[in-house]
Amino acid sequence: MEIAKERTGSISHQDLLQAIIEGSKNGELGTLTEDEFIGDNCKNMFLGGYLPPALAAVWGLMLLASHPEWQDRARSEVLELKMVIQEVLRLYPAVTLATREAMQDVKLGDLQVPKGMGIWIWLLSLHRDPELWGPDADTFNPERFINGVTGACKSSQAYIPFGLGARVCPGQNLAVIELKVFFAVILSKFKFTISPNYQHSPTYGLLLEPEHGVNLLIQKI
Ligand code: HEM
Repeated sequence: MEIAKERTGSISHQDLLQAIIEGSKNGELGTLTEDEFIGDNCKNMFLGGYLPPALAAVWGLMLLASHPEWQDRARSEVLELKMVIQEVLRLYPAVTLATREAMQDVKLGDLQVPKGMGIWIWLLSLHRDPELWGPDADTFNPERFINGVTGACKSSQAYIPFGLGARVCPGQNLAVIELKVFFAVILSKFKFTISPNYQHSPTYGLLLEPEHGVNLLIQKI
């Protein structure tokens, strides 16, 4: 908050904090004070920016450790890391839900949704639906993304690890860069397999986490 206060009235910064400060002056604050608005948005950015990328990294290690053939291909750069990350986030979307509220009565397909109703978009069921992804929907196959999302899935709207629309994740490009660097460094230095002690037990609330952690056996290359 101190940094935000120092900046008030300043026009010299063009960054996220400045956008939040300006939003506090121009936006609809509801019941919040300007300070609460700035504080809440900074906390949101901190938590959103820390846990989901960390979980994506952990699930990615689990999948590559369980599939040495894909691990070797990713290491030898035959396989693009972008595809690995897309497939990790398809099978284990770190954030399980996108939520919306109907601002007016609306018809979605056969469903009549009344104004005020909360809508939970469950990413896991979209990302693993065999009708959209084919019979191998539950299989780790990064190469399904070789022709992008439209080549992998019947509907590009069904692949939304970062949400969609006006509230889409603002950190998605940063997250993909972070994950590419993370996997490139790990793959260049280590080989890893899944430990016999690993218990597969994905558990979810808003986030999809490995209940007992992910145990790996790591060997220096
Ligand atoms: C693998 C990493 C990440 C995943 C899977 C992820 C996923 C998501 C999802 C699904 C949403 C909800 C979008 C919607 O409702 O349409 C979201 C929102 C958000 N994310 Fe991320 N995220 C990731 C990384 C990050 C990073 C690195 C940051 C910040 C540096 C960040 C900040 C946020 C914020 C602030 C929101 C709320 C946006 C709003 O309500 O307008 N996320 N994220």
